[in-house]
Amino acid sequence: MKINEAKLKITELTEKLNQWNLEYYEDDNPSVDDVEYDLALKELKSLETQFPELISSESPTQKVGGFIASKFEKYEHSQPMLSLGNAFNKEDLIEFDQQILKVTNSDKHNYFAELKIDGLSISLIYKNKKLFKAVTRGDGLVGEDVTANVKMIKEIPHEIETDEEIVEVRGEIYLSKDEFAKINQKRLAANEPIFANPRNAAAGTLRQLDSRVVKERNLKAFLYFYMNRESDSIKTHEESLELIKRLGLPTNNEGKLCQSIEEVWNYIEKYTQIRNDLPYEIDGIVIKINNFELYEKIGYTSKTPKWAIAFKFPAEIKSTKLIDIFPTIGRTGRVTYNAQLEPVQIAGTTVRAATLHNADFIISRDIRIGSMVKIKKAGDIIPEVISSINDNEFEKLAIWKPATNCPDCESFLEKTPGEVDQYCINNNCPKKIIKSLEHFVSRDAMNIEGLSIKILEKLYGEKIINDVADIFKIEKFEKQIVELENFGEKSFKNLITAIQKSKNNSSERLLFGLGIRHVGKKTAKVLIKNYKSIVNLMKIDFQELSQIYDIGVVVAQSLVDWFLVEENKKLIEKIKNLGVNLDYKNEAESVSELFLNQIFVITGTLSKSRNHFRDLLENNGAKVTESISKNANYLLAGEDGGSKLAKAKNLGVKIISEKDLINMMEEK
Ligand SMILES: NC(=O)c1ccc[n+]([C@@H]2O[C@H](COP(=O)([O-])OP(=O)(O)OC[C@H]3O[C@@H](n4cnc5c(N)ncnc54)[C@H](O)[C@@H]3O)[C@@H](O)[C@H]2O)c1
Ligand SMILES: [Zn+2]
Repeated sequence: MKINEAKLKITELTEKLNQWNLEYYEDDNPSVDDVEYDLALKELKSLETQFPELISSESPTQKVGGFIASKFEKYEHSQPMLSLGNAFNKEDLIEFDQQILKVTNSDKHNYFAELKIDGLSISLIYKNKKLFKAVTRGDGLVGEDVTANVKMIKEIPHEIETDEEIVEVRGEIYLSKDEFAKINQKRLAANEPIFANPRNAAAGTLRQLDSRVVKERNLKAFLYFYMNRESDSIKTHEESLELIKRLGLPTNNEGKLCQSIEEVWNYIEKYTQIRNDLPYEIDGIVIKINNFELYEKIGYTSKTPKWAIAFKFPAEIKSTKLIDIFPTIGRTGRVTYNAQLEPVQIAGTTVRAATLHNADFIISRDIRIGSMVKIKKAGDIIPEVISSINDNEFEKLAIWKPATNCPDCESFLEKTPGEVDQYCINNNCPKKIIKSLEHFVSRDAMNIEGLSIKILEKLYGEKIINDVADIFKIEKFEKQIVELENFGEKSFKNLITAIQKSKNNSSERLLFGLGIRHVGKKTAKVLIKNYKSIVNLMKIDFQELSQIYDIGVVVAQSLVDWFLVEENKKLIEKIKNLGVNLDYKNEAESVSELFLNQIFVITGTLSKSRNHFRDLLENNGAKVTESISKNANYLLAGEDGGSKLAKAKNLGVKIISEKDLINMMEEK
């Protein structure tokens, strides 16, 4: 691979991983499973090994991937809370062992193998015997102070018996499988999104402000890291676990001292077999050097200790019978096919349904109703059918055919040549409308609490809400709604307050909420940051738009098309007249208009990542485009500017260095 190609790939992977980190750590709501995440991270790592000059200190390979929510007080860790390196097979473990051997020059090291609990890490600090602080990992250096919530966890003592003034112990907060299933059942019944795995559920529980909910949900804890090892003259991990136990803190009893990597492997094999019988979820095995003396000698990276590694279990695959295939319609009208399955146990949960994605997926794998199929489930994300099993019965079964009509409104389903998905293109399809309304009020869009899909269905049925704009008019229907839903005046008032508040959102939320094809949360933000208002976006030119970083022709075309439709223009007008903000506001970032309407292009290697400069420019009003044209005002050029540099010279575009940029900003 050439360096330019690698650069592109690295940018692409970095952005993908950053987005997934955000969903996982900030929202406790991942959109991909861990296997997919781990693969992307592995690919990035291997590219960075080939091209070390491309490693940025901001890379997801170099940083602990957490966030600090502003609703909590920040707390700086006494020592960083790190992540763990990963091993996916025996070879990885042997390599880990070899590395350690190289550094220690002695094969007298032994390992402590223990379960990798699928929870979130916590640091407990006791001061004068009393629980003083409980802090999440956050970004590794600074965490969130969740003391009030942790005090609700029965298993964690508020006081310990010790002579030390300060004792810090770290470990994992988790939910039992039973408790996890209960929470998700409740959420399903209340039409709330379910948690993807116990870790996200535990994190979602602990990282919220209402301590009563924490109490209700029965969180538990295992502590495994004692920070005062020197003062207590503890020499090994094994001894430290004993001590933690003596302090009255919960520890896990399944750990084992292993004399060699071979023995570690046996331990892994054993727990691969019996993990489903454990009352809590584990996602791997953690292997640690037992002797503390070796810790400093072996050392750390910025992200992980080198004296420990996490073995990750592969995704689980099981077979079962495919009872039926049925299509469902999403808000864009896209058809997703789902499998109804004979119930099967995978990774400790009962699976009855799985996704089959689209018709092409089913046809290309020749998956047939009534056949035995293989199901994959990873990280407790929606299970997926991977193939049919070609047994004796298989040939007798009918070849599957895709649906021709929408299961809800019965209109003919369409497919664009070259695309895999089928769509219901009826704009009045009730399912599409209700799903669009649900999307419009969702957390990442307008964030209006109190309008569940059930309520939306009713209000749509009663013709109170016919399109997203009508949401801003429901105040008029108070009497009808309060009766309809047994809403109670108070909930109605709360709902109206939430709706009023949403009118002041920065408009990327509205843009995302409109559900325009290919305009996701991030794209909406980029667009609004660049164009400052939905009104400006309506007037844009395809050429210019497609040049904006991260936008590209597909998004640009989709937007231009959307705004060409008379009905959509009217909808925006209607929303605007109801007092909804259409402009960009972001108080969190310092925004200036220094470069308003100036077009920048970035090339070459700069002192920080391109994203950094892009944000900087965009926050100062500039537009940043991917390739150079005569419309560009500036080319910000780092080292190795390449072809863009030559082109800029040709077109007479002003070329500036990083230093020039800083000067321009300071002169202001
Ligand atoms: N699906 C997604 O979108 C997504 C996004 C981000 C991260 N992830 C997943 O999270 C992983 C990265 O998360 P991470 O940085 O927290 O690393 P990690 O979960 O792989 O390992 C580190 C963590 O393991 C925990 N742990 C559990 N038992 C332990 C024990 N006995 N000893 C020591 N630590 C123990 C600790 O909390 C520690 O912080 C990725 O590998 C990926 O699988 C997934
Ligand atoms: Zn339809």
